[in-house]
Amino acid sequence: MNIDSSIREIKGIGTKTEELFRNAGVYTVGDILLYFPRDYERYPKPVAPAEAVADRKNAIVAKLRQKPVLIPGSRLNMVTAEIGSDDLRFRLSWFRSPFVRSLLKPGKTYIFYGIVRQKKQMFTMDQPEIFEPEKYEAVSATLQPVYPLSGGLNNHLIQRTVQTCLKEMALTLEYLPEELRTRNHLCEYNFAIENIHFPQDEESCIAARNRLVFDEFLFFILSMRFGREQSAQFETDYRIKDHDFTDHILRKLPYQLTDAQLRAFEDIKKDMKSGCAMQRLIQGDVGSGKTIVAFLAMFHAAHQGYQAALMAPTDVLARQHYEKLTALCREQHLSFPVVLLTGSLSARQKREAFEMLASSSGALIVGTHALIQEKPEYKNLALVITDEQHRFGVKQRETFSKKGMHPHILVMSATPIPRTLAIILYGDLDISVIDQVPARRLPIKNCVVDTGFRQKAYTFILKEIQAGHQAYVICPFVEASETLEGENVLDYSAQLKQLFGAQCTVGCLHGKMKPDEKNEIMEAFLKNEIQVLVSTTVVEVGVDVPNATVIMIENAERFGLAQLHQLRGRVGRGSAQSYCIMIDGSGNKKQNKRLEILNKTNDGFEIASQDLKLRGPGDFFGIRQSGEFSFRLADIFQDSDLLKKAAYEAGLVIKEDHQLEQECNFKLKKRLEAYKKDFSRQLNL
Ligand SMILES: Nc1ncnc2c1ncn2[C@@H]1O[C@H](COP(=O)(O)OP(=O)(O)OP(=O)(O)O)[C@@H](O)[C@H]1O
Repeated sequence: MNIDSSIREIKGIGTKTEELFRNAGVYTVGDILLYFPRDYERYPKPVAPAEAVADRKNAIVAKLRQKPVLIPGSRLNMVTAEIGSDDLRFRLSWFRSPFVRSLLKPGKTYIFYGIVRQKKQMFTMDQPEIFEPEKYEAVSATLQPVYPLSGGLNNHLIQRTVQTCLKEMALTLEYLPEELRTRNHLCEYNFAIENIHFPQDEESCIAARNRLVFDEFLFFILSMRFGREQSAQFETDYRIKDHDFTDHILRKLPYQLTDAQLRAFEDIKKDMKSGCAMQRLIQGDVGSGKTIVAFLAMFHAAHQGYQAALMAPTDVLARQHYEKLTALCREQHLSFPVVLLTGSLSARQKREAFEMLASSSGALIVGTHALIQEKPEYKNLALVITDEQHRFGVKQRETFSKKGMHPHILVMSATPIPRTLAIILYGDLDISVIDQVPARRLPIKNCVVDTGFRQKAYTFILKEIQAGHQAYVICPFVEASETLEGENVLDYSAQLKQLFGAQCTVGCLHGKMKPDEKNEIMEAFLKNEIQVLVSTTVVEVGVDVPNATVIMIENAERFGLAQLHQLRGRVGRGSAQSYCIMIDGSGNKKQNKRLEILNKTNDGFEIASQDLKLRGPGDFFGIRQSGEFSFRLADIFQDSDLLKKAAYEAGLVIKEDHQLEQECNFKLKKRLEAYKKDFSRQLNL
């Protein structure tokens, strides 16, 4: 077995489990080794059934009363067992795990670990982990990995699989040159992989994480620098002369652009007339007004007969941009063709879109990565704008270069990063910063409260709705989970519907819905046909409904502060006073302190740096600040020192061995290629 072997070769993995892993993007042994825990936990001291606390994870030590039974006819092959006493009954259930029947012996004492729920007179635990007391003692002495779970995978299964791989594979995976590794005080790769999954102690865990974070940064920077070499400073035929067409648009807008917006637009115009392909990043905090700058750039190109495309990370956002552009053209009597291309269009709609792209001069094009993934032919595509997600931009530039096209490229980002880091991470782009928010915006009023405040919050939301406004309610999960504590969109929206009755319409939105359904809900929210939208973080990036004035975030403690800042940025986008209610479901003082940071400032950069100061050395993983770069482990804020080191080393490697051809860099080169491939796969490219 080696890292390229299929996971089917791992002992104990059959077709069904293989399918579960595949759904989570795990195909090979290498993939499973890189399927890192999202956190660690220490198992708590076991308690007797009478001391269990409902709605929390408990380790309960108890004698099994009878032999477990398989519930006949249950679709999920449910096995149940009982512990406790006649006065205090606990029912334990396992799904799809018939083997539990032969595992558990009546009369024997076990420790069951999982979330306890109370249903009337009965306590229940779904899918608890089972331990014999001696085993539990050993396990609770060490840090246990907690893996990200998706569809059907459970923590125990992942742990077992990783353990098998580590045991059966002789790991000889080191690829960093020895000198580089020791110079940066990095542990060996094998040690890192073993200890990131099963740390010997906290120190080893930190050493392992540091090594892997360094590698992530190194590969990111190396692949970007090689990328730049391929696309460096292309001359372009799309030389867009100065003209004043956009001034007419600006005059008819209902607001004036801020100086920062105007400066960014000037930078863009200068680049587009230079004769070299623009490669520029517009960085601006949430709600700073990046979209209109992007639209102006599109009009600037389209007026000269060139096509301009805006590529959004999600279908919902693409549609939102499309609607806005269409409305702007209608209001200002502009006759540019506006084309939408997303994966969710019907075959006929796609065909029509392709025809337009191939034939329409001056078209304004909006889409998702269908714009590069499928086969559209463009007619003089002079400008490509990517909304968020920088890495998307790197790959996309390569795709266009391969087709022999060198359009101007504009990338937009709301991640507030200091300039030194921005230069490393966006090393291949020039940067314009929109560092002002539109005037006449009232600062958002915030509060951090516990779940006891909910009723008041609902009354407040209804009052806002009666005043004609709308509200978001954010929950961390889509549906109820056997293992995760926190609110979920499906149950929550059903409860709110019941509670609010005819007073308003409640809608729900989450990532598991089909694109069409999502679009329908978003459109209804935009038209104020839905007043309360209960949603997961799918609304986090870029959704713009200025009439929404309240955002209530359940289990706010589960989100990174930067993510909360993005979520909060969904309100306060119009002239009305807006409110952000963060419900802290943790009952933990430290969390509360973290959330208080958001109370004090609306400045994204300040928030990120304050969050860091609050983290203690035991916070191995913290909560990721930004998903924009989609690193597995690394966090650009928390790990900025490692980022700088990796940038320095990447610079040296490239300077000394441009093509990575020296023997000491062979393994590194091979690994870099695998990284790039893996990356393309993640992005579906
Ligand atoms: N100069 C301005 N004055 C007043 N309102 C503005 C101005 N510029 C943009 N807006 C409005 O502010 C809202 C937010 O703008 P926009 O959606 O462009 O923000 P953004 O920077 O893209 O934010 P996000 O990062 O959250 O997507 C929009 O409703 C937009 O119409």
